[in-house]
Parts: sequence; structure tokens; C-alpha cells
Amino acid sequence: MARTEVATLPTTSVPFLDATLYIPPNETPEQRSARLKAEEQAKHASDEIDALLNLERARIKAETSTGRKHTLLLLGQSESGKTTLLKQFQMMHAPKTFNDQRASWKAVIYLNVLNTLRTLLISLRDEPTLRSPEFESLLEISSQLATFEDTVAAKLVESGQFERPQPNSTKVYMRKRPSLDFLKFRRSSSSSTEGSAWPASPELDSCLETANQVLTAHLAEIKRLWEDPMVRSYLTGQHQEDWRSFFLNDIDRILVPGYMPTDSDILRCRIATIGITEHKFNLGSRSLFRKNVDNVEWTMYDVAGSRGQRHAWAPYFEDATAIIFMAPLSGFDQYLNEDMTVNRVQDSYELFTKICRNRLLQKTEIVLFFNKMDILQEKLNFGKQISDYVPSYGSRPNDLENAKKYFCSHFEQTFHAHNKTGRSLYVHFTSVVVSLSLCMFLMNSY
Ligand SMILES: Nc1nc2c(ncn2[C@@H]2O[C@H](COP(=O)(O)OP(=O)(O)OP(=O)(O)O)[C@@H](O)[C@H]2O)c(=O)[nH]1
Ligand SMILES: [Mg+2]
Repeated sequence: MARTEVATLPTTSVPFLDATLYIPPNETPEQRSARLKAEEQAKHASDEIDALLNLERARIKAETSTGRKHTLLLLGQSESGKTTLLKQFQMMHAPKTFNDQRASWKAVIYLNVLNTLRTLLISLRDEPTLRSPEFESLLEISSQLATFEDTVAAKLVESGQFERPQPNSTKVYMRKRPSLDFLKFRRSSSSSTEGSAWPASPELDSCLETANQVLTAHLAEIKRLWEDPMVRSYLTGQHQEDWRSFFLNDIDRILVPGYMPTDSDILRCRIATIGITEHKFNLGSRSLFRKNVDNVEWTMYDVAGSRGQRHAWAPYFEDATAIIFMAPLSGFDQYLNEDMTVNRVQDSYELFTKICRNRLLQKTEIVLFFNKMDILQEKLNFGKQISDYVPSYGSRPNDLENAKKYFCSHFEQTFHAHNKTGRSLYVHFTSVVVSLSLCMFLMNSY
């Protein structure tokens, strides 16, 4: 397959003007002084970030120089499945911690349900043909649902494990603050072998209880709305995030009194990673990446994958033993949340290319996970045509085997084109929410 075909994937280049460099015409003295002050603050913040990154680099170097520590980086775009893979590792190698935290995940699952309901109501609001009695009835309780969502988010933030952009944000996704805190956060994050359940909060429990009562009282409407074929067909065209449907499909089970999240619920719930989190595993004695590893500690770094946060990855490159790069192929018909002009598979490909050609990573083993294969299969079964979104796919058969072959060959080509040191590429097609034996397989197969 000719390598030039990649160029016909949807383009991602968008003009970008940095607001801090923009000087408005006819700038008043007050505007000028405010602009200069903002520039000074931006420079100060940037210097501070550089200083913190240098410190972090020195710390990692000191830890790895003993040879007793190996570093594994989980890289990939947002929602590619990095944290989900980490949870799989925790299930396998830190089962006590995983079980201790089980009950705590209930709050995140409720947050996912409340947020999905709110997103659903918002997206149907402007579609008069889809406004049913169920919709009208749920609209009446929407502000109550939003209050629950906000309270659950606030209480999770108070637990110290999560953040959100601004204290009074109406957004319920807890995302990284654009601040220096990612390093602070990384240091304070608990390692998976030592972590414990998040602190209990009576206010959070009481909010979940009330939310449960309201949702249960409206369960029939929620289900009728969610199962309405016209609504489903409308949502399919909206390219919603993959994780959203899971908890609404299972809402009866989640609202049952005494509900305790299952392994699968924990793997499927979604919370964006903030900054970089560090997790330690002792894998005993085994052969890994062609090295005989004997009681060496593995430190796994799970990073935030959205574009604005990728600059924080660099300090971890120099001493990385291996990278697991997650590229979800199911994203062929989706766009980045942070830039709706950028196709997700195209973004993964470009990011992977940057990783392959990074000078600091030339000796780092790369494991490539083409993830979310279950969702890709569902989309192809549903009749979605890859060539509608990736014109260079052309007239190839629109099936799983051909899609795997097509995308894999592009990623392999870019790897080989930038492979100056003869390192190997290990490719796997995965669905990290379902393959429970994956980690065992990974740990034993190199
Ligand atoms: N069906 C399915 N869902 C998956 C798969 N992998 C991940 N998910 C879901 O996709 C959502 C996003 O996964 P995360 O692991 O949070 O993604 P991430 O790469 O850590 O994202 P950031 O933290 O934003 O960088 C979660 O709800 C996961 O359960 C998969 O293979 N199949
Ligand atoms: Mg994550």
C-alpha cells in the first residue's frame, strides 16, 4: 500500500492564532497595559512550568539510574482507553486496592448517568420532531438532575482524587485545570499497590440516595425515551462518545437498592484523567520486553490525552522502558472534543508518528493497541462506511479484517520510517473493557 495514501486522510491543519500574541488595532493605553501584564504573567507561568519539568526530569533519572525501576507510559488521545487499561492492570496486580475502591466508583457511575441524561435532553431540545411526553416530563426535572450532578462532582473533587476546570463550572466532567498542578497532582496520586478507597462522604451518600429516588420515580420515562428508535437513530448520527450508552442501557440494574459496581461497570465508567498519575506494580520474576525481570518495580504513568495536555508527557520520555500507545480505530467517524475539525483516527496517526520519531524515545519499545475493536465491529455491523469519513479507504470491503489491515499498515509504515535503532513494534487488536486476560497476556508474551 503506497504510503502517500495517508495524506488523503482528513486534514487536521487549522489556522491558529495565539490570543496572547494578538494586538488589537487602535489599542488604548489601558488595553496595552492589560495586555503587557497578561504577557508577563504568561511568561512567569511558562518559566515556572519549565523549572518544575526540569525537577521532575531529575527525579525520574535518579530513580531509574539504579536499574531497579522500569517505566511504562500509557499514551494516546483522550478516550483512547489508557485509564481503562490501567484499571485492568490494577485488577490483575493490585486486586485488594481494586476491591477496596469498588464502592467508591458508584459516584462516578451516577455522574456518568446524570451527565448522559443531561446531554441527551439538551441534544433533543432543539429537535421538535423528537419531543415526546417522556421528554417533556424529564425536562421538568432537568434542573434537579443538574443539581445532583453538580453536587456529586463537587463531592468527588473534595475527596482529593479529582478536579474540575472551575469551581462553579456547570460542566460536570472533571478535567485538568490549565495550571501547574499536574506535577503536584502526579506526586500526590496514590500508587495502585498502596491506594485505598476514596474517603467516605455522608453528603455524597445522601445526594446519591436522593438522585436514586428521583431517577427511580422517572425510570419508565427514561427507558422509553432511551429506547425510542427515532431517538436512537438520531443519536447514532450525533457521534456521541462511546461510553455514554452503557449505563443508560443498564439503568435498572444501577438503580437497584444496594447496587455495587461490577468489574465491568468500573472498566466502563468514564472520568477524564487529570495531568499524569503514577502507579507502581511489582510483577515478580518474568521475561518482559526481552529483559529478564526479577522483582523489578514497574512504574506506570497514565497521562491525560487531550491536545492541551500532551506537553506534560515529555519529562517522562527519557527514561521510558516501554510505551503502550492506544489508538482506537472505532473513532474513524468521530472528531476530537477539543477540536471538532480533527478526525480521531487521523489524530491518533499523527500522534503516533510524533512518538515514533521522538529522539528521546528511540530506544523505547512500542506496543501499539488498536483499541475499541468491539465498537468498530458494531459500527461496521450497523452499516457505517469507513470511506465516508476516510476517503483514502476507497472501495476496499467495509469489514473488520480489511479495516484492521488498512489502518495497521499505515501505522506500521510510519513506525518503520522513523525506526533508526531497530527496535520492535508489538501490535495488538484489543477491546480493553472486555479482555480480562489481556494484562496476563501482555506480561507474558514478550
Ligand atoms: N466499548 C469499549 N469501551 C472502551 C474501550 N476502551 C475504553 N473504553 C471506554 O472508553 C471510555 C474512555 O476510556 P478512558 O480509559 O477513560 O480513556 P483515556 O485514554 O484514559 O482518556 P483521557 O484520560 O481523557 O486521556 C471509558 O468509558 C472506557 O470504559 C474498549 O475497548 N471498548
Ligand atoms: Mg484517562
